[in-house]
Amino acid sequence: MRVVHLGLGAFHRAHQAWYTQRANDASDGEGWGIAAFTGRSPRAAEVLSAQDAVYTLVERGPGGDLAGVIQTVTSVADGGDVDRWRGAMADPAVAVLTLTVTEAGYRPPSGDLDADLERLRSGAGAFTAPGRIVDGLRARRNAGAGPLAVVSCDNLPHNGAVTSDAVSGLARRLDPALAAWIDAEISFVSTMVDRITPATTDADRETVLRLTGVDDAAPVVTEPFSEWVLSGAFPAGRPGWEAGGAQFVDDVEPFERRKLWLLNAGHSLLAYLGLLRGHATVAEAMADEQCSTALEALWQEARTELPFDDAAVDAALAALRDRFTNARIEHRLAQIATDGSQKLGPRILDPARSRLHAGREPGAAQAGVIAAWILHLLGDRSADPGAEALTARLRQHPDDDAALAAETVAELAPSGDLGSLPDLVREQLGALRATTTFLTTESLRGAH
Ligand SMILES: NC(=O)c1ccc[n+]([C@@H]2O[C@H](COP(=O)([O-])OP(=O)(O)OC[C@H]3O[C@@H](n4cnc5c(N)ncnc54)[C@H](O)[C@@H]3O)[C@@H](O)[C@H]2O)c1
Ligand SMILES: O=P(O)(O)OC[C@@H](O)[C@@H](O)[C@H](O)[C@H](O)CO
Repeated sequence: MRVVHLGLGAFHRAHQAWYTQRANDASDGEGWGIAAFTGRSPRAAEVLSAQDAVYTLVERGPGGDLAGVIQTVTSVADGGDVDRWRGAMADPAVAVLTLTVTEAGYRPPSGDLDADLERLRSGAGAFTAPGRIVDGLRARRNAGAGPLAVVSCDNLPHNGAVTSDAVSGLARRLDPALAAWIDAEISFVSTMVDRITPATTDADRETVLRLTGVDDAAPVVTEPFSEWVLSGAFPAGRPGWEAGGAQFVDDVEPFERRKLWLLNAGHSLLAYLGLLRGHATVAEAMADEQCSTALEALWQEARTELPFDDAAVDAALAALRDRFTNARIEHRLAQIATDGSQKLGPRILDPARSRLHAGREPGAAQAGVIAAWILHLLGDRSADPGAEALTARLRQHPDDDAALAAETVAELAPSGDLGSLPDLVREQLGALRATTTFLTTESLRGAH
């Protein structure tokens, strides 16, 4: 049996491919293979195909490295290779499609979706992730290949429903009969995924050569910790991912919230504040008292909103302190800082909203993350196509904190449902400028 994957990045290879290997190791059947496709650039497929898609996975703990070989990815290809993509999706032996296409991948610009609709109508291949999935599902329906589970593994709340909405919405515009078939045959599974996996560096390749003697052009380095919680149906079967510790639950939402509001929110705080304070990695930022104090405050603001008892939250936070201070994992703040416009809603605004619903105001540390993001956007290292228009507007009045705060919060939450957040963000901008010496308007562009 087979899995198809879209978005052949580091995380897929450290997480879903690793769970699939554990499942195969634990079963005496023929095992599962993954036909993996790149989301945008074909580069990862080119490098991996030169080594038959086999690669080294290094589990990097605070005390040492453990290298293993992952062999569950059985083929790699460019997602733009229309015939291979359709062929894989129309294969009746395929039971699962997994996705890691980043948060932004689920909400392509409307112009890109319109262009995909035209391409799909003419029979050409699509470019966006929803477009490619619709194209693949159409090929599957036409081949009579039967039902399939689509499993989003991106850091989005309700990622199953978000995927279903994006795919079904586009399919309805293309062909209502296809949309009806998707409703009847395709299951959209929601997941919480967790394993800190930085982009691979040249130093990682050298480490693998030293550890194993193998000159692997595409190893992946990850932390020992891993978690996967899934909810939904697998109408055509699935690998026994429980062998790697995956949990299958009725409701994944509490787990999503715990992870997004503690780990990912913490990462975003460390990224924006840490970069402004001249740090490059998560562990470096953790060693800076201003960052770690703000992080602890952020966690206190979020923990009251989580449906877990104190002991469970304490255990999750203790693990996070260890994971974030593992200096052997060089997780670049610049990587985490990308696409803040897509990430801050689920990570910071949702827990702030939850506080408001419970009769509390948003927290100062939550506001501090937005303030640090604003200063990040005013600098010159932001990589966030979704924030380009906002950034251009903010740069027209870089010293007017009230306007910066109001415009940014309005952009992130157009419904204006965030109570005193704009005022808190303005206060936090003032505090950041006062406490972080090089945060002058002139220095922002060159400081980080
Ligand atoms: N790296 C981690 O620690 C980690 C942990 C948990 C979850 N995730 C999830 O996995 C995602 C990918 O992380 P990664 O480390 O593999 O990143 P990566 O940069 O190594 O790979 C990203 C993949 O997504 C594709 N992609 C990027 N933008 C796209 C778009 N707009 N449309 C379609 N495809 C697109 C790329 O082509 C590539 O295949 C994250 O955005 C996150 O949602 C990552
Ligand atoms: O991968 P992103 O871009 O959604 O977010 C960056 C990090 O916060 C994230 O990758 C975490 O490392 C990950 O979610 C840990 O499981």
